[in-house]
Amino acid sequence: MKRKIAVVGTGYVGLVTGVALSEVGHTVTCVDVDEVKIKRMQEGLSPIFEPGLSELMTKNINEGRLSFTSQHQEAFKSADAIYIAVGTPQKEDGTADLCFIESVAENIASHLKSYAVIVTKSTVPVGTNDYIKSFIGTRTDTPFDVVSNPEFLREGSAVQDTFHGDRIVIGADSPIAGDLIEEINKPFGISVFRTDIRSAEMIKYASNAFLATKISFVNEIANLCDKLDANIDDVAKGMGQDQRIGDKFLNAGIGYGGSCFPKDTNALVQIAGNVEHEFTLLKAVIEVNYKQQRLLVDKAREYFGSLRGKTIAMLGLAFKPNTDDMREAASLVLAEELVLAGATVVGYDPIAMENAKKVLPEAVNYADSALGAIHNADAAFIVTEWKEICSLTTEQFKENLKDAVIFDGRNCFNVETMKSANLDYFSIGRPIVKTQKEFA
Ligand SMILES: NC(=O)C1=CN([C@@H]2O[C@H](COP(=O)(O)OP(=O)(O)OC[C@H]3O[C@@H](n4cnc5c(N)ncnc54)[C@H](O)[C@@H]3O)[C@@H](O)[C@H]2O)C=CC1
Ligand SMILES: O=C(O)[C@H]1O[C@H](OP(=O)(O)OP(=O)(O)OC[C@H]2O[C@@H](n3ccc(=O)[nH]c3=O)[C@H](O)[C@@H]2O)[C@H](O)[C@@H](O)[C@@H]1O
Repeated sequence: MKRKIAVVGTGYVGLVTGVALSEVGHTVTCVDVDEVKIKRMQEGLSPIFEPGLSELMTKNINEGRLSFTSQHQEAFKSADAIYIAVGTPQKEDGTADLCFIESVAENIASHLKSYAVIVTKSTVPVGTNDYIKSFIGTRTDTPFDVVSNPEFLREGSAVQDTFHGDRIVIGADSPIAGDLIEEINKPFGISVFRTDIRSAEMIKYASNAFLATKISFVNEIANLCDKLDANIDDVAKGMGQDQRIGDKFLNAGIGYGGSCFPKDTNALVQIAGNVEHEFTLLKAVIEVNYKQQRLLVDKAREYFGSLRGKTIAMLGLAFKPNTDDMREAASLVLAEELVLAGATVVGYDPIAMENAKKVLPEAVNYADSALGAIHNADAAFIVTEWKEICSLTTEQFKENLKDAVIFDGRNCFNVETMKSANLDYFSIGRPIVKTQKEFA
C-alpha cells in the first residue's frame, strides 16, 4: 500500500531516504529549516554530491511523488509516518547533541493533527526515543507511536546501499507501528530485523563502533608490519579468508573520518560512562585513529628531516571517495599539521574542493587538477583514494614532483611498480621503496 510520508531533515540520510521512499511509490514531502536548500531542491537540484541521487530526485519530482517545503505543518498534514533525519552532532565533551531532535519533537508536537508513526532514522543514544515519546506526548493530545529505524547507508554509495542494504532494523514497542514501517519498507525487498526500541538504538552504535574497531585493529597490525617487514596487503588477505573475520573493512590507511564513526564512537564512550561503564576497548580504538590520521606527516618529517619550506601536494580532501563531505576528514588534520610545520600545502579534490575551502586552514593553496597539485611539489600525500588520483601514472609523478617521493595514506599504488619507476614510496604497513635519499 502506498503511504504518505514526511521526512524531516534533508541531509545525506533524509534526502536519500525521501528520494528512495518516493521511488518505491510512496508520496513523500521533505521538510528542512534551511530555506536555501529547500529552494534548490524545489528546482530539482541536489544540495549534496551522491552518485545516482540527482537523477532519482528529478524523476520522482516530475512524477509527482516527491516535494520539498520549509513548513513542517505542510509536510505533516495527513502523513502516515514522519521520519526524523536531522543531525545528532558531537558536543565538545563527545556526547551527542540532541538539540535538533528536540526542535523536531517540538515541531511535531505543534503540528501533529492526526495519528502518525514517528520514525527515528537519526543516530540517537539509547533512551532517546523514550524521551521523544514523552516530550511529544506531554504536549499534544493527538495519538502517535514512536519507532526506531536506524540508518546504515554509507556516503558515496548511499543510493546503492538504500536499495541493497544488508538489513533493515525496526525497533518498536507498538507492534502495529512496527508493522506499518515494515510494510512501508517492503518494496525494497531487504530482510527486516524486528526488535525493541532500545536494542535498535544500540544496534546502530554497536555496528559503527565495531566497524571502527576493525579499522583501528587492522591499522595497528599495519603499523606492526611496518616495523617487522611484513606486508599488510597479504596479512589482510590471509585474515579475511577466515569467514569469521571477513574480508571487508580491512583496508589499512590513515584512519577513519566522516560524520559518523568519530562522533558515534565518542558518543558510545559517553553513553557507557553515563552508566558507569568504562569502555576501555573503544577508547583505544579512538586513540589509535587519532595517531593514524597524523601518520603521513610523521613519515614525511622522518624522510625530509624538516618540513619547513617543503611543498606538499595533498591529493584527495574529502573523508572518502565519491563524496563532497569534509566532516572529520584526515585532510583537515594533515593540512593543519603541515602548515604548523612550515610546509606549503597544495590541495586537490575532484568534488569536495568548494567544501574544503570553507574548512581547511586559510594558508592552504588549491590546484584545479591532480597534476597541477603535484607540479613542482616536493612530495605527494595520497589522502583520499579517488579513482582519478589512483590512476596517476609513475611517469606523471616523476615528470611533476621535485623530489619524486609519494606518501600514500590509502595504499593505492603497487609497491613493485613504484620500485621499478625509481620513485620513493611510503605507504601503510607495506615495504618502503627508497631509492634516492638517505633517511634523515
Ligand atoms: N551521513 C551519513 O552517512 C549517515 C548519518 N546517519 C545519522 O543520520 C542523522 C543525519 O545525518 P546527516 O544526514 O549526515 O545530517 P546533515 O547534517 O547532513 O543534515 C541534517 C539536516 O537536518 C536539517 N534540520 C535540522 N533541524 C531541523 C528541523 N527542526 N526541521 C527540519 N530540518 C532540520 C538541517 O538543516 C540539515 O539539512 C545523524 O544522526 C547521523 O548520525 C546515519 C547513517 C549514515
Ligand atoms: O552511521 C553512518 O554515518 C555510517 O558510517 C559509515 O559510513 P561512512 O562513514 O559514510 O563511510 P565508510 O565507508 O564506512 O568509511 C568511513 C571511514 O572509514 C575509512 N575506512 C573504511 C574502510 C576500511 O577498510 N578502512 C578505512 O580506513 C574510510 O576511509 C572513511 O574515512 C558506515 O559504514 C555506515 O554503515 C553508517 O551508516
